Amino acid sequence: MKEDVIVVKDLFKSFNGKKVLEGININLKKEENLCIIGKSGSGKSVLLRSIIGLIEPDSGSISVFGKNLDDLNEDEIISLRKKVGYLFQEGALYDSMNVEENLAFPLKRQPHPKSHKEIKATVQLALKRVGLLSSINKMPQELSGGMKKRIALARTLILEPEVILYDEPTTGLDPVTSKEIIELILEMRATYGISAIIVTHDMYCARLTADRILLLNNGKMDIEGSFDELKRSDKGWVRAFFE
Ligand SMILES: Nc1ncnc2c1ncn2[C@@H]1O[C@H](COP(=O)(O)OP(=O)(O)OP(=O)(O)O)[C@@H](O)[C@H]1O
Repeated sequence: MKEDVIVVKDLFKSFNGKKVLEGININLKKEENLCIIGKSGSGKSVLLRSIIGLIEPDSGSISVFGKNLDDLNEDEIISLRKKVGYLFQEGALYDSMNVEENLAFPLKRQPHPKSHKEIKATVQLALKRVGLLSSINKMPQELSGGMKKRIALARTLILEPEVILYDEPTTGLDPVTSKEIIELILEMRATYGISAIIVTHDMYCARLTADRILLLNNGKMDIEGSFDELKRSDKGWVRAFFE
């Protein structure tokens, strides 16, 4: 049995009395691709943001690589974040920086930054990994949606994460570009052994990437299975996600 990379236990979170997460449990194993699906507004982003310590839950616990987030100080959270990459839904590139500067930014912010030359080489390698070295001098406005996602993925990879949390990686992309992103997600595991939580509405993405799917519904995740198992569920509302 592979080791646990992320363990979430009985997580609760409300905003102004509105309950969003009501007792969430997750075990992400090493090299596992876990998909979370759920309706809009069901709390998927809140869950991902809680896992990287951007949102403080009301109760429950989150451990990453065996360390409980509650026990960590600010510096420890920062070094843990290096191991846990987050691919934001909107890509979140800095508009005023070109691609190279966007990718160099997280490297320069590290406590012991690499030399200018090393940073340049690392940026080039990350861009090669996502097939976009030729875009190194482009500004974000010059990139298509799919290219932005790939550049954002390169920026996530640059810190050599062991886990990547993908928030809607294929939303808003055409089928061909979606397929490219899906292939990159699969390659991240095959080549670098990266584990992943993939939040998605895209059942094509879930079918191709997920080892296991968790369904977030009414703040809980009681439904779990492979794509085929959930597609054949005896519960009509579960099957509805797959139709
Ligand atoms: N910082 C916040 N303050 C107040 N309410 C919030 C905050 N963040 C999220 N919420 C609320 O929590 C609920 C869940 O939001 P979340 O963004 O996690 O949904 P989601 O499942 O990711 O949706 P989508 O699929 O549309 O991205 C929403 O009702 C949202 O308004």
